[in-house]
Amino acid sequence: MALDRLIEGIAKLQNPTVAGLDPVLDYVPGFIKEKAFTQHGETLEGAAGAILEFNKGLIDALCGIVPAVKPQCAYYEMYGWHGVKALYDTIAYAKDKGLFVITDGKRNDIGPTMQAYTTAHLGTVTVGQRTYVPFGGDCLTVNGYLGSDGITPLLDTCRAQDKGIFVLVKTSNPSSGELQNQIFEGGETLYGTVGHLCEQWGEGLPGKYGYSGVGAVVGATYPEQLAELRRDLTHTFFLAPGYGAQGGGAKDVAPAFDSNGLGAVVNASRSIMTAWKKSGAPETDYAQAAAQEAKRMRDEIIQEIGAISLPSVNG
Ligand SMILES: O=C(O)c1cc(=O)[nH]c(=O)n1[C@@H]1O[C@H](COP(=O)(O)O)[C@@H](O)[C@H]1O
Repeated sequence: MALDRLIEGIAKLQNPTVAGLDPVLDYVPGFIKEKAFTQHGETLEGAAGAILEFNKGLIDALCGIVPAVKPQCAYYEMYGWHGVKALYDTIAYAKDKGLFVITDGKRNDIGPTMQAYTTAHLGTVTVGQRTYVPFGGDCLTVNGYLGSDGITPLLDTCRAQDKGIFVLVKTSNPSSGELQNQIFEGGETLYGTVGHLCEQWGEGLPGKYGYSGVGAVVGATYPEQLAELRRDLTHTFFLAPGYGAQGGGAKDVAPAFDSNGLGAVVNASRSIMTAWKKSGAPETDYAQAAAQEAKRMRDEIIQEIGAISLPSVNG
């Protein structure tokens, strides 16, 4: 099961974090942009070439430190089809380096349309006699707020292709409570209800370490909800974005973890990608600066939660 592979990577590297790959040209060092613009002009192709080169440098520097990367589709789509190709190439490069890839698409639709998103990001597509892997990520972020019709089409593909999903439950943004904290008659919150649905959806995708292939997104900016949901959702692994640039810290995310130091993977994007700007490092050292920041984040979280161990597995 896909999340077992993520969990094993986390335990091997003793690092429960994922580096977000959300590149905009402003984060890319000048020497990379100059090279890409010389080759392709100041065009969408030039921009996509620059972000791909930037990502490859980051991946090379991060691959022994973090177990996973999370490219957010929007940052690639904004550079048109060249950008979408850069997303494909980024996923392929990261997988080649042994990284687990969470494609952050926050996709949602119903029935056959959701099936099409699933095929695109987690499945295979057949054209004539040949079968292709359109994007090839290991997991996809999805929005469950259309209900089960938007999620069940994913589950067969996850089972067949060894993939997983992270469902938005309690998002990291300041206004997430406007809807997600609403309380139903009977006292349950909307985010709690979606969390319990994750437990149900995950029943058909059990993992060997106790966590299913249906994870939940719970923001690093909401420690109380992380604690509450960790208590309630014993089989649901969390993706916790919002560390760093959005203000979440190691103490905030600590409640997301179980007694083995498992249960969550914490995402940071801008704080890693732009570390070279903040540290004042020469731009040619951007990847080393990102690696330094990733190590700092790892050490800060490990100090809070202790060493990570895999529970023993029968059979
Ligand atoms: O699904 C996500 O990854 C996500 C959910 C959420 O609640 N909050 C959130 O910030 N994210 C994503 O996590 C990343 C956070 O980036 P930074 O704020 O730069 O670390 C972005 O890719 C967001 O789209």
